[in-house]
Amino acid sequence: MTDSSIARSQDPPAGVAIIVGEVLWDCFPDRQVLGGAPLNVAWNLAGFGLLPLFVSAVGDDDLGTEILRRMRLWGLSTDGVAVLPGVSTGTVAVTLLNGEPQYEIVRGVAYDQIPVPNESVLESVKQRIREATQQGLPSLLYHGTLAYRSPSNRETIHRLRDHFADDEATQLDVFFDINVRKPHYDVAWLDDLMPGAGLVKLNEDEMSDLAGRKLSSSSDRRAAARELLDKYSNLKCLLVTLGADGAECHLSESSQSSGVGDAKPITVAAPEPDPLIDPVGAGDAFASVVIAGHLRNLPVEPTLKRATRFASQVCGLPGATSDETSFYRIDFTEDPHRVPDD
Ligand SMILES: OC[C@H]1O[C@](O)(CO)[C@@H](O)[C@@H]1O
Repeated sequence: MTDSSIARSQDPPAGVAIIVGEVLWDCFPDRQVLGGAPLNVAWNLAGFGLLPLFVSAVGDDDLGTEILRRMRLWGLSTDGVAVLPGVSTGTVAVTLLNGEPQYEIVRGVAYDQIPVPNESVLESVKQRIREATQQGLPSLLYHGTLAYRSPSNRETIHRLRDHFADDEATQLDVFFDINVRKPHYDVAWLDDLMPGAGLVKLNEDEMSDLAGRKLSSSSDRRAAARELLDKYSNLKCLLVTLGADGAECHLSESSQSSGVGDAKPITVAAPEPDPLIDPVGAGDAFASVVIAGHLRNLPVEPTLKRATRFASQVCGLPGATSDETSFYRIDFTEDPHRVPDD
């Protein structure tokens, strides 16, 4: 890292992100890279000049110590990361099969026992959220499904959701990144986690799981999106990633500027990655830019274009993260009404 990742003064003000879940080492045949979707998102947000609270756990081993060291160097707070004695830090063996990552995810590791951070950490982030709310800036709590595999994390995630999302005095949405990593997933968890979620990111297979039927065309997806938006009263936005075909965003009636319930989804293309090293972390990259735009109240379409563009750039990294600050220089200050070119 070559310079500070603390918020740059020209950046528009932003709400607060609380990111909960796994931190681990992605072990490729030739190198180890920091990973875990929530860590990747928190890392990217810090790179964009935001100050997320990352809630996770590492072991008191060399791998855990190195994670904490790297987070501090990057300007990412470790206040929400527990160090658990006698437990191993998370690791994943990553291989590429026809260019697609295959993950062998070790079970029973430190991030399977994430405690709720202590009162003073929770109170100080709540204070920041209140201040953001007073300025009209939304905040957000992000989680996925991998960390949800352990019963104790289920409790932590629900406690954090209740603690932050049920506070009437603050504007905070839950961002649920379904991000299935089979076999560490149970479709029944969707029934636990969809109610209360405001923004949901999912791919086409995950959307079929959620809809309870195979969705094979864009009109199928559109019909399913309307059903889901009707079914879940908190749901404002379904973000569907379509791989090389880009992404689409279905908004609830109240979130659409037109206010017309049956509006078409906003669709954006994905620039072809150049170079293409591996797609590990591309979905996390997309989520990160969407979150940064949301926390800054930026309009949806240009944010989505920035998001697919950044996801393509991450495909040019080995693994999901970089420690070069220049990699994270996205101009969120460019005229928000000007849609960036594809
Ligand atoms: O979180 C599970 C896995 O998914 C990734 O985040 C990529 O999206 C990897 O870094 C990690 O091994």
